[in-house]
Amino acid sequence: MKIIAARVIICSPGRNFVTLKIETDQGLYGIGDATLNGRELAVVSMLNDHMLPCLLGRDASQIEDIWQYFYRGVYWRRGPVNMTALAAVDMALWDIKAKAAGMPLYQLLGGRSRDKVLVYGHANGNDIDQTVEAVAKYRELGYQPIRAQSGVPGLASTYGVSKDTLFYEPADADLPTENLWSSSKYLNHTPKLFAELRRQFGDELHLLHDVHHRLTPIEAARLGKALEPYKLFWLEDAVPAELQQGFRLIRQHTTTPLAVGEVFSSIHDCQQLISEQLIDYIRTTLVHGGGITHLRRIAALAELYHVKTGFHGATDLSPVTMGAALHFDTWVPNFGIQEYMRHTDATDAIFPHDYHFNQGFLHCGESPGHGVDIDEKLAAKYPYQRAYLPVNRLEDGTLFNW
Ligand SMILES: O=C(O)[C@@H](O)[C@@H](O)[C@H](O)[C@H](O)CO
Ligand SMILES: [Mg+2]
Repeated sequence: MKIIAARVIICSPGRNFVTLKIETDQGLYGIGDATLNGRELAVVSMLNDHMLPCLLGRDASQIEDIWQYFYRGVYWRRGPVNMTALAAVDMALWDIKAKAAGMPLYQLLGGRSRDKVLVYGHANGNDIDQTVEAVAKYRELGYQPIRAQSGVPGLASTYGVSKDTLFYEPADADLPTENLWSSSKYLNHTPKLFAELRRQFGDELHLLHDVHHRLTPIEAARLGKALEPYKLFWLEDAVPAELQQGFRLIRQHTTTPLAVGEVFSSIHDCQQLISEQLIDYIRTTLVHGGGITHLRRIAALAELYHVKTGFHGATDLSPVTMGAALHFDTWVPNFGIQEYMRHTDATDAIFPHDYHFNQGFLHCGESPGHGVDIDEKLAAKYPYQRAYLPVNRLEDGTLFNW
């Protein structure tokens, strides 16, 4: 089955998405997500200028060989731009293979391991009371585990607090917005938020929290310890994770479960975190981690060390990633949880899909492939719009982690 065409489709129904469509001489086509938030056009160029010319004419069924061709063959291995472009090719090829087999993708991966995929939603507010209200609202919507973020007194804006309660979109401006940060204010405030959430909602509700890479290891250890009475499902991205052994220090001090990995692009970014059992959940998802072919390896390594998956699922992961990830989640033996932030109606219309949400769970569909398509005519009505993620400064002006 020969690849006869491959093209990149860029659209912006409120936020940018980059999508790859690969066509074969058998009339089958596959769709892959290539969205890298705030750096979209770098991936477009990687695909158009460098990868697609080498893809045309290849046998679409040789997924592994094509993956190796672009991983080893490029010489410059890894990195988010490279691995996102490779992920798009990989996802589209798995879509084609599953369509050719007449099977939903999870069947091709090894079949169903579970009936439905547990997801968590995002509740956020400017202060503790608003976050409590938002958690109550998410419970009404049927979510079971809920991530809770709140504004920090004395800081005008911070990560995870949006204007809209259903659709959180951090890439909010034509040039990066600037936020302010104080670790000491945050560290004093956050345990109060979770104390109040437990007081209001009791012990059964699963609560998650994202630190967004803002602490040092010893500060993360302090936070993990302070949050132990509130029994979090996980504490996410407590520190920037380039220094994998830095997690030893956090781990040594706290039993709060740790999740990390949404910015990782390969197994080498998490090899030590996993094999030393320094984390509990690995968050790298298909689009930024080289696709299904590579995520299978990460998940298999993680399984050996009791680490579960907890795929990233913010709005910048397009419905294509969400659809493919749900097939992966339905199969993968060491599944933990899936993040789920709703896409807007405009996005859902451009990407028709057969997955659906029901009472706290997502269900992948049964149609052949990963079940997500793109309406190219509709996509063309929403041209690319430059948008950046924010940057973050300390109160004295020092540039910090966003
Ligand atoms: O856990 C998450 O969902 C976040 O950390 C994301 O919102 C992240 O900030 C964006 O995906 C960045 O593109
Ligand atoms: Mg996160």
